Amino acid sequence: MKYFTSVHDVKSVEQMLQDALALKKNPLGFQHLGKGKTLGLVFLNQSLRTRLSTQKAGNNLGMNVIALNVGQESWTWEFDDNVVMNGAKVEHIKDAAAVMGQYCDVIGIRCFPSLTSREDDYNEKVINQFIKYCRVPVVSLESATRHPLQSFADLITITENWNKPSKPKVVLSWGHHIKPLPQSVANSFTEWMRNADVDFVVTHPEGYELSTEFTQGVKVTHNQDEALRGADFVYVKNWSSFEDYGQTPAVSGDWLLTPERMQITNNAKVMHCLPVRRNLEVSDSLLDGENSLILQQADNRLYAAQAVLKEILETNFF
Ligand SMILES: NCCC[C@H](NC(=O)CCC(=O)O)C(=O)O
Ligand SMILES: NC(=O)OP(=O)(O)O
Repeated sequence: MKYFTSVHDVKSVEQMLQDALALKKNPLGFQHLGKGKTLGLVFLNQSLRTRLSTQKAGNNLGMNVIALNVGQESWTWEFDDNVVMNGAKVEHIKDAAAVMGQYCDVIGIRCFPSLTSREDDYNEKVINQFIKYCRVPVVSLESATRHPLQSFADLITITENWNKPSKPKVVLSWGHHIKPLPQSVANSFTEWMRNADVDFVVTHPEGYELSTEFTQGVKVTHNQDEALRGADFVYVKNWSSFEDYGQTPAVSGDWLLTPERMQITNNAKVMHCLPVRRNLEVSDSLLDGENSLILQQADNRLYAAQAVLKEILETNFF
C-alpha cells in the first residue's frame, strides 16, 4: 500500500483489522520497521486525536515524527494552477509538497473540504495534488470526502464489542450542530460499513442525503425511530447538505440522541468520532454512560494508524 485515502486502498480489510488487534497487544514490537524513517504530519485544519494518535503510532513503530500546521506556523498555500500569486497565498502546494517529500518517507495530511465548491471537494483537489507532488506514500488524516483512519478505528471498536454469530445492526444517525460540517466522517463510515459484515442503516433529516457514491445499496431512512429499532450500535454525526452543497437546510424534529430515544434499540452502544457537541448531538448521560464507546474509539485511532503505517513500511518504497 502506498496511499491510504479510502477503504479502496486496502488490499484486505480483514487482514489489516487483525493486524491492528495484534498491534494493540504488542504496540512496540515493530520498532525496527520505522528506524531511520521520518513521518511528516501536515495539518491544514485543527486536530486533537488524529495528530496525537498518528504521532504516537509513528513513534511506536520507531519513526521520527515532524508536524506542520499550515497557515499558522507555515506559509499559506495556493492550490490553483497558473495563477499570478500576488495575493495572500505565499507558496504553491506543488513546491511545498515536493519539499516535504524530500524530508519525509511517509506523509499524513489533513485537508477538510471547502464546503463551497462541491466539484473541487469531491475531486479531492488538495490531497490529490499533494500526492502528485510529494512523491512519497501518503496517509489521509481526513480529506475533503473521507476520514479513513477514523472509520478503521470505528470498525476495530465494533469488532471488539460484538461476539455474537449474527450480524450487528449498525445505525449512522445525523445529529444537530451549530455550523456546516464536512460529510467526510459519514461518507467514510458508510463506505467501511458497506465492506463489513454488518446490517447497516443511515438516518438523517430530509435534505441531508449523502452522495449516492457512498449510499448506493445502503438502507437510508428519514425516520430516526425506525432506524434505531433493534440497533446494536448507534453512531452519531452531524454533516451538512451534499445536494445544497455545504448548506444546513431547516430540520424538522429533534434528532438529539437521548436515553429515552435509545429505549427502542437493543441496548445499543453509542459511538461518536469526537469532538462532540454535548447535549446538541448526544446527551451527556449517554456519552458518559456504560454503553458509550467514545473513548475506546479514540484509543483505537492509535492502532488503526499503526496498522496502516506498518503496512506502508512493510511494502517498502524506500
Ligand atoms: N473526526 C473529526 C471531525 C472533524 C470535523 N469536526 C468539526 O469540525 C467539529 C467542529 C465543531 O464542533 O465546531 C468533521 O466533522 O469532519
Ligand atoms: N476524531 C478526530 O479526527 O479527532 P480530531 O479532529 O481531534 O483529530
